[in-house]
Amino acid sequence: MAQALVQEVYQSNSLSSSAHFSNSKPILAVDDEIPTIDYLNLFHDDPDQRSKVLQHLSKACDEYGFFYLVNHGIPDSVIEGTLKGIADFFELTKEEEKREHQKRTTNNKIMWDQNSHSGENREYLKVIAHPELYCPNKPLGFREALEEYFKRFQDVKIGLARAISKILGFEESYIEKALKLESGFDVAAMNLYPPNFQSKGSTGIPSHTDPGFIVSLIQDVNGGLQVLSHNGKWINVYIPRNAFLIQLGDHLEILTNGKYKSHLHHVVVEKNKLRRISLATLHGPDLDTFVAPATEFVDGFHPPAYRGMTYKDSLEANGHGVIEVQSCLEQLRLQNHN
Ligand SMILES: O=C(O)CCC(=O)C(=O)O
Ligand SMILES: [Fe+2]
Repeated sequence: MAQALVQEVYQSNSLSSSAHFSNSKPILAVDDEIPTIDYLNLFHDDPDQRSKVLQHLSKACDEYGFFYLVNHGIPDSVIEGTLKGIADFFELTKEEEKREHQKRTTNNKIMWDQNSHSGENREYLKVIAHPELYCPNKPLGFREALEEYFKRFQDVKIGLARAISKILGFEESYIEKALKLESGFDVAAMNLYPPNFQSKGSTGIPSHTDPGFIVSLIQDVNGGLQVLSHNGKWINVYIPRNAFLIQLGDHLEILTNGKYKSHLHHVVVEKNKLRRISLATLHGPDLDTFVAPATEFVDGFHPPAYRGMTYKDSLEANGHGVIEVQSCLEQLRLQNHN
């Protein structure tokens, strides 16, 4: 019901159960429900209310690894202003100015590209968002919009780290300290997907997981993002208006020794009637922090399932610069683990 309403609100890209091709295999995606977490209620004064929402969060993290976050306190105007700033960047920036950010160097702070993997249909701008924001100077107002958005989201990031620490049974600063989130390395990926009549295939972005603690995602219209759930089904994502999709990242999976999982997701564009813009921010540990399965998650029955590495080394493990925030979870997984 809620999903039907959301679809109506967006009046846009049709996404009901659909077969499509990814990695040349047909995949059926379904409209199963995704848990919704009320952020402010995670900190409710009434302990009963609080514990109800914390339990809900616990189930969402244990089973799904992703959830919608509503009532997060970031005004609609900030989210809408950010998406407008991103749309303006893609529309107003001259091709040659974009291309200045296309060159790969070892320490890019800003990167722009188009269809950089085979079969991909997207234009993107990636910027380092934290501890310091890097951003193209134009168009007017773009930097200010991003600055406001990332400043506001820092509180939500820390709030989620505290709530997740609690549901894991630790003191609330546990994750903040383990991943040194105050100086965490966050990269914002701004994506523009063409409508189907302009795309050269069905895939917007191929299946992948993302490094880091969590990923926060906003979008202008629904269309094409699908996540692989714990029960093996691809689920169509319909984010309620001005809410976030939160996905658990690879480094939370590593820290919890696989208790929490980073889930595969991809974007299909074949049915999109409209172009779509998304902003996926990968909130990572401090670059120099060594992340390995924490001792609390390791015992005789649960041997370490991943090799430890600093966040920086893990981002560079595929031979790319840190700004590309590529997952290397499969390289870190210990083969003898069952
Ligand atoms: O655009 C989307 O919905 C997903 C983007 C994404 O997964 C990414 O940038 O890592
Ligand atoms: Fe992603």
